[in-house]
Amino acid sequence: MPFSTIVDDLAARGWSLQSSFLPSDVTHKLADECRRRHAEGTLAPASVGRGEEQAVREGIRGDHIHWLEAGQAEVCDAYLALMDELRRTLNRELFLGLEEFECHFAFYPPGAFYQTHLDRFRDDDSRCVSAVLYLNPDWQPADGGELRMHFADGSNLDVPPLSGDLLVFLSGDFPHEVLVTRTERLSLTGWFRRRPADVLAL
Ligand SMILES: O=C(O)CCC(=O)C(=O)O
Ligand SMILES: [Fe+2]
Repeated sequence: MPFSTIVDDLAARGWSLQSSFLPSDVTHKLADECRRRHAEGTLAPASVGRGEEQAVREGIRGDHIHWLEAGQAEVCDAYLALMDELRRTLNRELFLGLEEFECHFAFYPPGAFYQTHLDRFRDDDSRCVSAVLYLNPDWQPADGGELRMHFADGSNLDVPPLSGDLLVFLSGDFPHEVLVTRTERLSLTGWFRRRPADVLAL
């Protein structure tokens, strides 16, 4: 596993893109699981904000999501175990004090997008590192749906949502957006948190 490149990139510039982080048999199984949940009607429109301000706003984001929990599917459990290994590596090498990883499948139907945002809520800085795994084996440039990262110097980077690629970045440092997708766009989006969610709910 190329964890050492992720560690080095995060330390040097705050983000890392790993192409072919996972082999295609694994990403196919994850994509199948996402499509299965979509077909079952398990995916729900994603909301923005948290607590009383939480609301579904299709003008801001148009994806449908479903959270991963242990025991739902073998391939999901394997991904959660891998991300836990990454969490422990980041703590050991960069002293980040990450306590948990949460992630959800995201399904963007054609026409969907997610406007520029930071992965940190105004009143909650527990999300520390974002990790997005893409699940689109046949993606073509005409399909759109790239993730656009905005850097402090005004430059941008467009990341294609190509199957098996993993993008990791410091959640509070990079405004980013999902450009309009013209085909179905699947991903697995997650966050390493400093404090567990249930502590915040108290
Ligand atoms: O799917 C992506 O490329 C990023 C999604 C995202 O920014 C989010 O869910 O917060
Ligand atoms: Fe985001």
